[in-house]
Amino acid sequence: MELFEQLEFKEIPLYEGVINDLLVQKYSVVDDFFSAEEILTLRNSLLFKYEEDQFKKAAIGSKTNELIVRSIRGDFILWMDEKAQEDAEKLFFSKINEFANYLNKTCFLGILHKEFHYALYPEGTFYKRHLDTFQNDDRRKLSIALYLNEPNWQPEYGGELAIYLQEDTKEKTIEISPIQGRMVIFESQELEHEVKTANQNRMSITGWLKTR
Ligand SMILES: O=C(O)CCC(=O)C(=O)O
Ligand SMILES: [Fe+2]
Repeated sequence: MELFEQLEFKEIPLYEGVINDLLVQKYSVVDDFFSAEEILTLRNSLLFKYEEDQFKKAAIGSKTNELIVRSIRGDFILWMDEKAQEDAEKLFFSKINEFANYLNKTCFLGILHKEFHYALYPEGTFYKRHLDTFQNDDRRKLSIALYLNEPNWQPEYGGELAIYLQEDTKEKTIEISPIQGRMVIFESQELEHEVKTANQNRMSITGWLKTR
């Protein structure tokens, strides 16, 4: 059985590229993880659910008051349901599961769980510098953000994802523009990051691949 699986293993260059990036720099940026058509399906699903008022103000901890939350993060979120028999959820999770299985097979990452939500940052909002494990969830292994913004996202719209890298004793910041279809994957326990103020509604799917 195991031997069979090994023989049938097929290398996928896209995933190999991500793995290599993660090993070398702890983050990876890919613009073709999902096809243009799939991105449209996901974006339409987000827009539909947002217009139907299904999103809630994101929290940072159960007892934190609203004003403090708003000074840290301004996005609205809706958790995705893998079991929902909707096209968007089906296509999203089938690809993510394939990717997670590949990581488990090739890197022994031990991904057992996942959680993803749609997110919308209204104009003028941001998410201050943080580590994704701050909610005492050390099971978060990889963070993933997939951008579902309008086509032709302009530099003046802001909303960059800033990632802070430790280089020897110095800190280096890289800024990633949230252009439509782009996906960023990074090590949840390692990299502090921040969402810069968006000057236009900023839309995404964000989530985590988790261990145990
Ligand atoms: O949308 C992004 O670029 C990152 C979002 C984020 O850091 C988070 O939800 O924890
Ligand atoms: Fe984050």
